[in-house]
Amino acid sequence: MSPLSALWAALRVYAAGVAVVVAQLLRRCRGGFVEPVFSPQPDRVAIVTGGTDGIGFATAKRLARLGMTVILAGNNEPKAEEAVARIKEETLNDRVDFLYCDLASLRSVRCFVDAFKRKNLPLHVLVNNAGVMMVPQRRTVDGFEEHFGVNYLGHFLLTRLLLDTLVRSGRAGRSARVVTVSSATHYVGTLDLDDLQSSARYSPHGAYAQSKLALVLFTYHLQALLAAQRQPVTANVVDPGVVNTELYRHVFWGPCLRAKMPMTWCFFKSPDEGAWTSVYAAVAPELEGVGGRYLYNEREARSLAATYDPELQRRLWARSCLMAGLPDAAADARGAQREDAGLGPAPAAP
Ligand SMILES: NC(=O)c1ccc[n+]([C@@H]2O[C@H](COP(=O)([O-])OP(=O)(O)OC[C@H]3O[C@@H](n4cnc5c(N)ncnc54)[C@H](O)[C@@H]3O)[C@@H](O)[C@H]2O)c1
Repeated sequence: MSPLSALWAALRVYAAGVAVVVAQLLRRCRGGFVEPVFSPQPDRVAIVTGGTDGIGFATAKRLARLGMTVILAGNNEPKAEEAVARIKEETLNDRVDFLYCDLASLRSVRCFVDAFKRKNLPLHVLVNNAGVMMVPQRRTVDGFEEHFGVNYLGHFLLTRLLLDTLVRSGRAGRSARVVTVSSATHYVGTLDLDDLQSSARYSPHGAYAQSKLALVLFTYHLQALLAAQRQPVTANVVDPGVVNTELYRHVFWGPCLRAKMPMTWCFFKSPDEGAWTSVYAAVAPELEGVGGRYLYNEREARSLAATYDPELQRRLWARSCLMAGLPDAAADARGAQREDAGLGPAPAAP
């Protein structure tokens, strides 16, 4: 990518970030963010990817506080022990565990799903939260550009492999939920289906924004498939805002955040505040049976216009199946949709 294009991609991402930061500052001036309150959900089981740090940790802790059984999925084993211990201590909930899952390796994702399924637990909430941002140009174990591979494709495979368990665990009136964490940067992302790995033109900002855009498209298509089959599972996508976490470690001004500059709290959400929309999507009673929504500050918002294009969603889904080594039957559109969703043959007509 030419330096000029890279600069343009960076400016667009920063513009999106600044718009959110200004909105957050104004909100603070008007009284701040109000913590949502939910009733206990002790019979539910959740997986939170990237649950050892930042927004994921805060999400896992909040779900554990509601009494859920929570599995932290992540690639940071040294931190995991500490994270699990902290959540247990702070929530007095002993049903919190860690399972290794490196989203940069499709094999690791498969191993994680096998290990989870060996536990014979139901699954009511899957929070696709883990992510990397603005890392230098690198490849995953399987050769995918890192933002695309970790943020998007790893979660695509994870969700697909867990769908059968989610379907079995949900029921009418009490759906299982897939919650996927995107970002306001998706508004400035572009999806190049012919170069999803950003091989021809790489910019860390552009690659991050593309991965977050892909997650929105994926959620909407997944929801359409689930709704068409009347499955008791919903899929929504959330935007946490701009949150003070280690995600910014690769950004040039990241060290300022780490130095805990005074006034940071005015501009950034705390990890707890950043987790509220994910928790809302995971448990809010008013979202029962509701899917295909872009949620921001515990409300529905519009995502980028292009994300509502079913053809773009379908094409990305088909490419993703190929890349993740999953079936994508093209012969019959309806049959293909069922197989894409990993939901097996169509049920007999009532
Ligand atoms: N912090 C923000 O301002 C912000 C804004 C918008 C969206 N988000 C999104 O929120 C999510 C959480 O980010 P955060 O701010 O808490 O960042 P963070 O860096 O604190 O946490 C990211 C988590 O992802 C995990 N992770 C990274 N690579 C992984 C891999 N290969 N396999 C498994 N896990 C991996 C990390 O171990 C960590 O637990 C991300 O998807 C991010 O894109 C964050």
